[in-house]
Amino acid sequence: MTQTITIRRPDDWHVHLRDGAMLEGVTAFTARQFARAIVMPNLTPPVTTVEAGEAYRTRIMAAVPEGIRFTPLMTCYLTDNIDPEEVRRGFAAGVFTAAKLYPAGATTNSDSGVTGVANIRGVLEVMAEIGMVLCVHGEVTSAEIDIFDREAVFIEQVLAPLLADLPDLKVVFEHITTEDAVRFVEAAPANVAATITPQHLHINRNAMLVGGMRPHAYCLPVAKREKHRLALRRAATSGSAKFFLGTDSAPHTRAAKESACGCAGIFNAPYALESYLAVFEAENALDHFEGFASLHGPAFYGLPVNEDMVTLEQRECAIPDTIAAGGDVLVPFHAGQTLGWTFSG
Ligand SMILES: NC(=O)N[C@@H](CC(=O)O)C(=O)O
Ligand SMILES: [Zn+2]
Ligand SMILES: [Zn+2]
Repeated sequence: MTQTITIRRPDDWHVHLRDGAMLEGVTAFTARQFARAIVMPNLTPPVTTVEAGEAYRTRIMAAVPEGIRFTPLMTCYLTDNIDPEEVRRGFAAGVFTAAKLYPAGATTNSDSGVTGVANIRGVLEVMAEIGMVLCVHGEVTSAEIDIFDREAVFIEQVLAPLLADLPDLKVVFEHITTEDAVRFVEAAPANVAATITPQHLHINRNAMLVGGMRPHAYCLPVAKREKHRLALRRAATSGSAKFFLGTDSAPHTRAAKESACGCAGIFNAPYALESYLAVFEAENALDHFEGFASLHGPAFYGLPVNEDMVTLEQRECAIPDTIAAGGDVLVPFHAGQTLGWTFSG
């Protein structure tokens, strides 16, 4: 008998679906495994108005294959001069589920991001008042800070002071990559949580740099030392409701990745659950998989859990070298490898 695991259908609390042909090419992968997803607003131009959020949601829905139920949860990209009332209106109208803080220059399409949190104090105050979640790309951007230290320094210089100033603000510290972030979130009150990607559970920085430069292991925040990966694995599989699934699937074409200045982002949507489950199995924590994948996220966001179930079978899953999407070629996470579980729907 094949071993199976059945859990409530998961949600992805951080994903990049892009736009245009890429959106049409990648949305089905996320919609196949997840009921809902927090969709990142870092398009060009970014999603900064209720109207743009609604229009983007419509384009996403048009890219969902017939017969599949999928709900995109939209986010508003915060800029230095965002109007707090626009964010309030978008939340009240059910268009925006969360707002996103990109420190200017921190990552892909973050040029219009925030240059100092003091500039968005007004909107953050409104968000704390209405109970709207702030999603945070937690890295400082100053040239003098080493890229491997940027998350830890962000905690000290930005996140801790922000939460001291607005203790009721609901914050998701996204795609955490360090033991420092794990500790910070564990010690924080219940209004602070974190998402963890599959790649940061599987790889450390060696994967990027040993035996050649491997652009498909490059994403932001960059993978750190092994001790950080181990801390992330402990956090994700601990059963703590403060940690939940957010793939940060971030497709860039193979050409854009394999370049003299390669883009940051790992495309992990097609086998996301298989990838996470490998970690829970290796950590002997299969009983905590459903919490991480399907329960903790809705609880934090104050949303109902999904009613339907999904099953994964303990059967080899061969990950292809490439995946065609939007008229382009993408290299998925785990390309060419075999995982031990297969999503069967
Ligand atoms: N994670 C990444 O490496 N890239 C993301 C941006 C982000 O989430 O920081 C992207 O949009 O490509
Ligand atoms: Zn990010
Ligand atoms: Zn992201």
